[in-house]
Amino acid sequence: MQTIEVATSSRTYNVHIASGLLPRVGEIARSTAGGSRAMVVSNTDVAPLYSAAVLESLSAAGYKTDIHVVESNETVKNMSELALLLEHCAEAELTRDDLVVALGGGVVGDLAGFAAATYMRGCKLVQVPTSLLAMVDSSVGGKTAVDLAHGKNLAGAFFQPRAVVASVEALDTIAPDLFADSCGEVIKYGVMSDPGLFVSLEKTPLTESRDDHERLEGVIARCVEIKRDVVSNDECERGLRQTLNLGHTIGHAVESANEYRLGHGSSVAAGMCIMARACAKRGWCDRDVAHRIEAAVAAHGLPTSTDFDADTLFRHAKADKKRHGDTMNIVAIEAIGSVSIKTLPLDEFRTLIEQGL
Ligand SMILES: NC(=O)c1ccc[n+]([C@@H]2O[C@H](COP(=O)([O-])OP(=O)(O)OC[C@H]3O[C@@H](n4cnc5c(N)ncnc54)[C@H](O)[C@@H]3O)[C@@H](O)[C@H]2O)c1
Ligand SMILES: O=C(O)C(=O)C[C@@H](O)[C@H](O)[C@H](O)COP(=O)(O)O
Ligand SMILES: [Zn+2]
Repeated sequence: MQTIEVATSSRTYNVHIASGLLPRVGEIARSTAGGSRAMVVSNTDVAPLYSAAVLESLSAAGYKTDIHVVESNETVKNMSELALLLEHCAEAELTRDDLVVALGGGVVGDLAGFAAATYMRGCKLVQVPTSLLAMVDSSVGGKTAVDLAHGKNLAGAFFQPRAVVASVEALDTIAPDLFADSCGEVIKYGVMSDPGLFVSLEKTPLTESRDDHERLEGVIARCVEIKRDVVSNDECERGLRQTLNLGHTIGHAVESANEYRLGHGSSVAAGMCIMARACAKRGWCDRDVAHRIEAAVAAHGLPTSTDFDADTLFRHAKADKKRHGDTMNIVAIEAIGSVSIKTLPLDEFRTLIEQGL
């Protein structure tokens, strides 16, 4: 088992990565979070597969358990679903000492995390990620959110979990297209800060070796280490943390323009390629860098662009949280493994999108 400590200004916790960890969720929750009641939040895909093992382990660790199951798509990340979940927590008589256990992909993690952040102004949260994206990214670092009609993740909180339990064998039941979608964020980590990781993905796409649990465990651990190094320096995204948003300003625009029918990882992959082409055109990185990113994205079966035009993407991207008044902070690509934050006036940001398409 790999255990990675994440020390942020608000909380320190461990991310456990190994196969066969689901029966240990109760014991890990008991030793890190305490409490007497646990609300497991899951979805209609994941609950039938894994909730029994998790509920059993929580009961064995002395918790009175309940489960809240949502539909399995991005549209449940909304205020009404949040309200239903909060009411269920109250109905189950959870107190501040008790815990919400997010069992699922990033959608469940973000929704359950925001519920834990707001229930009684904050109870306890344990993340049990079951998608690759959730293991490498969303379960770590404390961003929780729901979407608003105006855009992605527009209501949320920074709220760190007490523990993250990534049980790698759970990835075996993911459909091929959903596994590929998650790889968008893994490629992001390589482009952002790890040329070695990027080269390994170029050589053998993760989609071609998904049965290799040893490789998966190593890749998950490496991504978590990269995220740990960022969020331990900048928990609330004042500066450095913006780099984790590589590909996201345009990616979120692609995602919401598609009404969330295109997955988050695929949208981020397209956003990263658009940004890479724009950066190459402006001379901020070599053309070869953009070509390598496009090739790695395509090799994972992910889109390198979108059919939406610059005006449509710009309209959606204006809701980004890296906007400050009439400027937008963007994550520019300088080389494989190196990015920087640049501030652009909004009209120049629109031109940049056009250059990248
Ligand atoms: N908080 C953060 O830092 C952060 C980081 C990245 C992404 N996100 C958010 O995460 C979400 C995307 O997460 P995602 O890609 O995990 O999507 P998801 O949660 O929708 O999961 C993808 C699909 O896989 C299914 N699934 C998950 N685990 C499974 C398993 N083990 N077996 C079978 N099916 C399984 C789900 O039911 C779903 O249909 C987006 O809302 C994105 O905004 C948040
Ligand atoms: O943890 C972060 O910081 C990230 O930006 C990780 C992203 O992969 C993730 O999609 C995040 O939810 C995006 O955040 P947002 O602030 O752009 O909504
Ligand atoms: Zn993301």
